[in-house]
Amino acid sequence: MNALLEARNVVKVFTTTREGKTQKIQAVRNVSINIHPGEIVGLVGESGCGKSTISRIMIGIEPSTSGSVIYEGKEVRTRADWKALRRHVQYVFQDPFTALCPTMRIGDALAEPLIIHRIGIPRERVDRVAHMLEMVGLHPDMARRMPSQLSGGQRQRVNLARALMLEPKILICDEIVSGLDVSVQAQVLQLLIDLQEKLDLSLMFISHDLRVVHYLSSRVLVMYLGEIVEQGPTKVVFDNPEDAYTRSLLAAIPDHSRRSAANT
Ligand SMILES: Nc1ncnc2c1ncn2[C@@H]1O[C@H](COP(=O)(O)OP(=O)(O)OP(=O)(O)O)[C@@H](O)[C@H]1O
Repeated sequence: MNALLEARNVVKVFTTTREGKTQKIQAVRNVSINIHPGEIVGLVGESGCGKSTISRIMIGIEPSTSGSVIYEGKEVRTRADWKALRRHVQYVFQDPFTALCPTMRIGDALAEPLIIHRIGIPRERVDRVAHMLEMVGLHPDMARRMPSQLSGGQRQRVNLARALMLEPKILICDEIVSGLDVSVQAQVLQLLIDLQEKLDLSLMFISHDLRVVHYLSSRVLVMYLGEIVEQGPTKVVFDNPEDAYTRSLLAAIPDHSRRSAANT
């Protein structure tokens, strides 16, 4: 099956200057990632390994140093290409508390992508906002509230609804449950699974938490120091990790190491 979205041989070097000294940081080293229609891909690795950078490059928020991004078989190059891609590939940010504008009502925040892309008339936008709120398990009256009146879980549901307003084909979810309580995390993950099935979405789910990735993803990519060190079907990678770094990540999960020890 052809990939819907692909990063091919992507390299990213950040150049920083501190106290007059220039430093180069190799954040992403020759990374290739494919996302196929309707699949959930998990991208795992410790903080600072380059997960956010590669995903930001894949939607054009961050330029790459070299390499390419391919959407539906065509290399994304021009400004118009990136604009078209951003309609179909949406990014859900890590922090539900800062992702929403604090002075904007929820309904206006949800309608904003439709206004930017000149979709629908005001009445239709109001209806679509109500529909999307229901889709993510919130009451349509929520549209009148301000972000400060919502819990973390409700805000993350609103962020998901906002990302879905333009009917994207792919959602890139960057650590979207890490700031939430464990019970709320489970609800948001279940919502994500329901939405993925209902809307036939492809998901790239980025997390440092292997348990979450195991629960959600059919395929997993393990990233370490800017490189993909292992990838494969989630069950295969979890049951039989080949890379030493993957093994050390898995050993850090208490239940997993007990299970592995019992199997040996
Ligand atoms: N704008 C930037 N300027 C300089 N260095 C950066 C910049 N953004 C990221 N980096 C560096 O690039 C490396 C990869 O960062 P990145 O945020 O992609 O990692 P991550 O795996 O997503 O981590 P986290 O889970 O903490 O967000 C890190 O060393 C980081 O400090």
